[in-house]
Amino acid sequence: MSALIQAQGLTILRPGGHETVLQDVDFRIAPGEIVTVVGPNGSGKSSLVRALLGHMPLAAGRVTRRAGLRIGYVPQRMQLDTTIPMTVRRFLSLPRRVSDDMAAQTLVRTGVGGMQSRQLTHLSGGQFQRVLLARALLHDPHLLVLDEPTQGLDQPGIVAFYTLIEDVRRQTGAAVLMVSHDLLVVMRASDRVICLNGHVCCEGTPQHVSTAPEYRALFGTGAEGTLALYRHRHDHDHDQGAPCSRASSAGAR
Ligand SMILES: Nc1ncnc2c1ncn2[C@@H]1O[C@H](COP(=O)(O)OP(=O)(O)OP(=O)(O)O)[C@@H](O)[C@H]1O
Repeated sequence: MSALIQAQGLTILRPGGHETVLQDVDFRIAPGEIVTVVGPNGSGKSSLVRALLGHMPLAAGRVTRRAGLRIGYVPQRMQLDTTIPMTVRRFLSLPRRVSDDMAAQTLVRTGVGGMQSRQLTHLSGGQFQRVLLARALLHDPHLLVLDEPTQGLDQPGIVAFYTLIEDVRRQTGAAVLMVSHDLLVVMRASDRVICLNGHVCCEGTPQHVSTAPEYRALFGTGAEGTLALYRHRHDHDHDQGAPCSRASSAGAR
C-alpha cells in the first residue's frame, strides 16, 4: 500500500548551518500504522516531525506526502495566553469553524464530553490533551501526529490516553505518528518503533527494537523493564474489576 508520508535522506542543520540535527534519515508511514519515534532529549524527534509536516527547511533529502493527505496535529507544547479567555468550544473552531454537533460529538469521543463552555485554562493536563486530540480529529484526518502528547500526565493518565489513541485508530483507521518518552506504554501501542539519535539507530517491531544493542545503549537498564512489561502475557483470570498484580496495566495485553 502506498505510504501516507515518505522521506528519504533527510538532513537537517541547526540554524547557522554548521551542526547536524538529523543526518540521512529515511522514513515512511503506511495507512493505519502506529509508528512511535523514541530517542533521548535533543535527538531530533520533533525536528523529524516538523520536517515531515513541511514546517522545517531541509539541508538534503525529500519528503513526499500523499496527495490530499489530511493530518491532525497535536503539538508538543501549546502556550496558552492566560489573559485571553477562550472556551473549549471556541478553541475547537480555530482555525476552521465546526458545527456545535460536531464539536459535542468529538469531545464525547475523546472522553471530555460536555466541556464546551469550560475555559481552557481551567482544564487539567489530561483534559487539555483530550481537547487537543478532539481538535486534531475534527477534520477526519488520515494521519494523526502527536508530539509527546502525554507530557505532564501521571501513569494512569498516560495509559488512558494511549488506550484512547488505540480506540481512535480502530474506529477511524487513521495512521498515528507519535513522539514519546513513555517507553513502557509506547511498547504496547506501536506497530513499529524508530529509535532516533541524530540518525536512525534502529527500527522495527517493538520486540526487535527493545532487544537491539543500539536501543539498549541509549536507554540503558530502563530497556530491561520495558521488555519485561511488553512480554507480559495475560495468562490468568481476574475477578471482575480486580487489578492485575503481575504487571503494570501499561504492559498487560
Ligand atoms: N529553533 C531551533 N533553534 C536552534 N536549535 C534548535 C531549534 N530547534 C531544535 N534545535 C536543536 O535541534 C536539536 C534537536 O531538537 P529536537 O527538538 O528535534 O529534539 P527532540 O528529540 O524532540 O528533543 P526533546 O526530547 O527534548 O523534545 C537540539 O539540539 C535542539 O537544541
